[in-house]
Amino acid sequence: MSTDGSGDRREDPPPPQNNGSGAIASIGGGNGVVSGDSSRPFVPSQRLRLNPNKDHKPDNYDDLQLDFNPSIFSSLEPYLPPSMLSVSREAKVQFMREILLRYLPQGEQTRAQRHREYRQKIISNYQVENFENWVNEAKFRIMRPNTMNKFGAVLDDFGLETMLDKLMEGFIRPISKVFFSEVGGSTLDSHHGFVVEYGKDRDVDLGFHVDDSEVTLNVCLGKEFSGGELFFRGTRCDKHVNTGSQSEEIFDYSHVPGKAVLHRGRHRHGARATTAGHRINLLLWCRSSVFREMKKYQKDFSSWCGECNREKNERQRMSIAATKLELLRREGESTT
Ligand SMILES: O=C(O)CCC(=O)C(=O)O
Ligand SMILES: [Fe+2]
Repeated sequence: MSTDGSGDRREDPPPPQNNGSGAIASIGGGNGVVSGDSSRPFVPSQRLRLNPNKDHKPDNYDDLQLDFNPSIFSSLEPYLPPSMLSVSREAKVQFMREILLRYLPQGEQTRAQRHREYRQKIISNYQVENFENWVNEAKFRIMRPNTMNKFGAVLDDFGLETMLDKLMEGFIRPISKVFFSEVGGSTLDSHHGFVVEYGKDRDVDLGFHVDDSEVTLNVCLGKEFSGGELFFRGTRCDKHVNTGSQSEEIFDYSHVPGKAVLHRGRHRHGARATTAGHRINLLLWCRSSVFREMKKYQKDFSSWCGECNREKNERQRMSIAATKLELLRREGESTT
């Protein structure tokens, strides 16, 4: 894992391995917490109450472009000192932000501050309809969605973060709870949303990789194109990311405009060349902090890693074979 100056967290590709399907890369994107002016000294009076005011009905902060999740502000509000409960929403936000910022490490505060200025610059400058033209004309250096795509844009940086968060909470999490609970599908709590573009003067294909997500939504927005098929080659944990694929893990999917695929982030995949036309896809990488934390203490991922599962079955097969052999040996002994 490495961090470049932009604060975009990426996983370095693992070393190449000849596994028939090519070495796998792992692509990551950043959607860290963005914060504001953290240089202001801490004022001791900026304290929250120990016990919340249970009768207080907090404001809703969903419509604001905030550097922390809006629900954090609603949850924190009943803990405000009594004099703060009746002030304007903006004043409450400012007060709570300053408290929240104290909990960010210094490096994160600087990174977050830069990211906030970056987003502000986009919001106040973006005028032309064609995104890539605008980037060229304005000579604006934008952060690309991940290390492998040279085109495309991070939607969270363009004011869509709250909307995409709602999409994840209201739509992707309920589905993932049913289909992907073993990889944290029911506890998805953050996302990285972006578009990717392929075709003439855009990216051509996308190499074999795993996403920096627990669950990925991939929606084909259009337009007309040939090629661009996704190829899937089995789900793997970190340790087994470069192992070969079993024949039953080989699965190809052709994008259809208006249709979407939902897959585990650790499901190894890539996109074939878009040979004609222009393809645009919307990606929402959904993450679960709970799943990531728990993963640190686990070694066996046989519930979702194809190779862990194969190894576990193999161990069971060997153990049954050894038991059978032992029983036969004992039977032989007792009859002689
Ligand atoms: O081009 C596609 O449809 C796949 C994109 C993808 O896998 C990714 O951005 O993680
Ligand atoms: Fe991907």
